[in-house]
Amino acid sequence: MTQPRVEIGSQPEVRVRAPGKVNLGLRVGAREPDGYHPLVTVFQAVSVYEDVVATPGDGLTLSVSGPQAHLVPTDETNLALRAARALAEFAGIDDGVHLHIEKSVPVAGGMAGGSADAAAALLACDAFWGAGLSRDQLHELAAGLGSDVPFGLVGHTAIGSGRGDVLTPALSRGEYHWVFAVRDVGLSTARVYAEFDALAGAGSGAFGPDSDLELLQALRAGDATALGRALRNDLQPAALELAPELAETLAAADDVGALGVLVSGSGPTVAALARSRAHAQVIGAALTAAGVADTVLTAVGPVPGARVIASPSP
Ligand SMILES: C[C@](O)(CO)[C@H](O)COP(=O)(O)OP(=O)(O)OC[C@H]1O[C@@H](n2ccc(N)nc2=O)[C@H](O)[C@@H]1O
Ligand SMILES: Nc1ncnc2c1ncn2[C@@H]1O[C@H](COP(=O)(O)OP(=O)(O)OP(=O)(O)O)[C@@H](O)[C@H]1O
Repeated sequence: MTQPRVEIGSQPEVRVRAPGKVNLGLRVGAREPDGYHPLVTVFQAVSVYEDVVATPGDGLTLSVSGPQAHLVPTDETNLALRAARALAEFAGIDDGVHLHIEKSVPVAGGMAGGSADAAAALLACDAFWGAGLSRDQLHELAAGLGSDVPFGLVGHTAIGSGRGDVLTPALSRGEYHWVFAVRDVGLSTARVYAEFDALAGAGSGAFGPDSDLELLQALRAGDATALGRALRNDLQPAALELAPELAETLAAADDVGALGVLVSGSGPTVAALARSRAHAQVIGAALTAAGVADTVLTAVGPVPGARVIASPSP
């Protein structure tokens, strides 16, 4: 588990890359007394990445770059710093580290960017400090930081249950091409779940371990058309209630022949499944032209979870 530090000049640096995600299926049960909702979800990790770079520092410090860096808190509420602190406490380490986040995943977009940062920070600090935590120990720390963080470690395709943090790998064949229509204004995850509660009965009514059989079958067969038909997100009505303009984005992607289209996680990012890389470009151009997104990203999935990158970028 312990990874060597890469020496750049005299500076040791550990760079970890972690993916964003899309929930291909997201079935939400009724709110429980602890305030959380039981889920059955199928996660796919996609090629929109966060890089977290650990370098020597006094105490635990953080910087962020990327087009939406100004939206990210750099105080102790930042999930990457919370991850570093949790690992240091767990492993009894009192060394410092500076973490730099190179952000590409939309902030508060429903693609788990903050969770990817936390997963990447856990792995980066583990390698940087030579802590040597096991996968299980990292997973336990990850689950304590947020429901989506364990999937950031694992990546690929996985079924999430519990709060979304209990993961089972799922078989998936082939590569899927995505277009993500990003809005500048984020949606708070807690607010979307609260709206889900307010719209009581908005769930699929099919909550349970067998809810996504068609979806899992499509993934096993590598059948993008069947996958497009099986995409499902119980949080979508709540996200649409809070951000009605998303209906236009969904319709625009549908109009240009997306195989399937849905709100990603808690939104407001809209994910459209394309037939091919070229088709993804066509859908992206159409969404931009229709003015129904502030930024359009294209990506493929599934991709691996957080991993140390051998050669640091220049
Ligand atoms: C919408 C998803 O992205 C789908 O994967 C996740 O469920 C959200 O995961 P996350 O952002 O890591 O969420 P957390 O940081 O654990 O929780 C944020 C808030 O979302 C709500 N929450 C989250 C997960 C869950 N299973 N039920 C919930 O009700 C709770 O109000 C919680 O206070
Ligand atoms: N490292 C971080 N990156 C981004 N946001 C962070 C980070 N740490 C804390 N936050 C806070 O968390 C909020 C949600 O961030 P994030 O980008 O993870 O949302 P999300 O992608 O919608 O999450 P999810 O899909 O897991 O619900 C942000 O608005 C911000 O205030």
